[in-house]
Formats: sequence, C-alpha cells, structure tokens
Amino acid sequence: MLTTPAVSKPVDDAEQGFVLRDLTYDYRRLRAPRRRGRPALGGVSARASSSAVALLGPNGAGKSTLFRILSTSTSASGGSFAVAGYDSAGSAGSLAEYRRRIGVVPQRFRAPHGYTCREVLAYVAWLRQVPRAAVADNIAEALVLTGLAEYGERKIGTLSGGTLQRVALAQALVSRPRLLLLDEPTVGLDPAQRESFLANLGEVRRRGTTTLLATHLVEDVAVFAHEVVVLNEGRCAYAGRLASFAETADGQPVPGAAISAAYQRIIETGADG
Ligand SMILES: Nc1ncnc2c1ncn2[C@@H]1O[C@H](COP(=O)(O)OP(=O)(O)OP(=O)(O)O)[C@@H](O)[C@H]1O
Repeated sequence: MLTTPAVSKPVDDAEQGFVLRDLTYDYRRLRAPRRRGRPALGGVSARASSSAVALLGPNGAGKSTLFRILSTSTSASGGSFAVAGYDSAGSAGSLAEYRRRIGVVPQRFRAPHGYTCREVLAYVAWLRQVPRAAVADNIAEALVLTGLAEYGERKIGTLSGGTLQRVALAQALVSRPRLLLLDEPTVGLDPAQRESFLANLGEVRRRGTTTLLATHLVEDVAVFAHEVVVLNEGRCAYAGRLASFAETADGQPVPGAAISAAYQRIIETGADG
C-alpha cells in the first residue's frame, strides 16, 4: 500500500545553479574537420545561481549540445562546467556520483505501453543504480511530486499525453537528481496540462533540484524561470535574472510579451548580457 513518503525539504536558492566556463564543442572534429562552418558551441560562459533557469535560443543555437555535455553523454571539446557538487575540471565531486544525480526529461517520453508507471520508475531506478533499500521511497516521492500518487498501477498505454509527460518527470526524479535537464517538455500539451506540468516542476525545483528548462515557449519561461540563459550561434548572448532580462521590476510578474521582446532584441542585435 502507498504511504505518504517523507519528501525532501525545500532548500535555499543560494545552493543552486551552475557555472559554464568557455565550453566548446565541434561536431566537425568527429566527422569532417575541414568542413567550413562554426562549432556547435564556440566558447559558452555563463553563471546561474537559482534553481529555476530557462534556456532559450533559436534552432541550432547549441541547446541540445549543451544538454549532452551536462548529462555527460558527450564530453566538451574544451572548457568546463560546475553543477550539483561536481566540477568537470576535476576540482570537486566524482563523475560516477554526478551521473547518478542527473535527471533528464526528453521532449517526447516513450515507455512500453504494457508497463505500469511504477514498473517504469523501478526500471529507471535500477538503471540509475538507486540503492535497493531506497527504491520504494524514491518512487513514492517521485509519484507524489508529480501528482501521480494514484497512477502507480496504471499502464502507460492508458495515459493521456499530459499524464505521460508527468511520468517523464517522475522517472527523471526517481534518483533524487540534483540537476534536472528538460528539453521542451511541454510541447504538444494543452494549456491545462502545461499548467499542471509547470506546477509540478515548480515544486521540484523548490525541493533543491537545479532545473534547466530548454523551451521556445515564453509563457513557460514567465511561469517557471528565475534566471534566463540565451544561446545564439553557439555563444551565450545573455545570462541573468528574468526580471532584468525583461526589464521588469524585481518581484513583479513578468509578462510573456516582455520576454518575447527582450529575446528578439538579443537575437537580432547579438547583445551580450
Ligand atoms: N549530430 C550532429 N552532427 C553534426 N552537427 C550537429 C549534430 N547535432 C547538432 N549539430 C549542429 O550543431 C549546432 C547546434 O545544434 P543543437 O542541436 O545543439 O542546437 P539546438 O539549439 O538544440 O537546436 P534545436 O532547437 O533545433 O534543437 C547546429 O549547427 C547543428 O546543425
């Protein structure tokens, strides 16, 4: 029977965030080193200090490449990053531990239709090497945090798109990640589903998980983000507080239109924050 798990306590924003130091990545070095063009990342430096960071940028800006580096599915060609107690330059944390503490929510989450939500989460917990004694609690906590406490025994094939995307978030949380990477997770959801997903995400980031949300939807940025990083053509065009980005007074709601206008200005002028 499901009991209410002890959900980890919210933590101070000051413990959150990340540092990117001159990160470079060049796909051409792998396939066609002499090909003309630019590297996917041409020296990205940025700093964030909150747990709610939106990553914006036009197609090809380098967002997915940055995610691949932060999730360690590929290594940067140069530069380093520090996040969640780990420094890729070697000064802090272990790579093995860091890998266990990353959660990734893809744009389109897929899982076998015949599995229950709990089975999917148990499988991911096994992949992530969650200690056996912690698995049941972690699964229960992930289901509660994503509003899926009643869905543990539901089969994946019976879920709506919005609920399935909450399972995507739950599976990313099952190892209690300290870094959560989300790649346009609300694409295809209707407004009510998006609102519910973002509410869950807000709860997650208040639990102490540095959350980096790549999105093209300014409404999501307005609801979720405290800070914004904008990539353009493989470089950081802006990194800072959402309120400064949209030129809104701190503490005031930031309208989506102001975010959109600031974003366009930065992309068009190449302004550097
Ligand atoms: N596997 C690959 N092989 C070669 N070049 C690639 C590969 N993946 C991405 N690129 C190139 O690297 C650059 C950055 O791509 P990336 O996918 O990181 O950008 P993005 O901001 O995530 O774009 P999108 O919003 O379209 O997903 C682009 O010029 C892209 O063409």
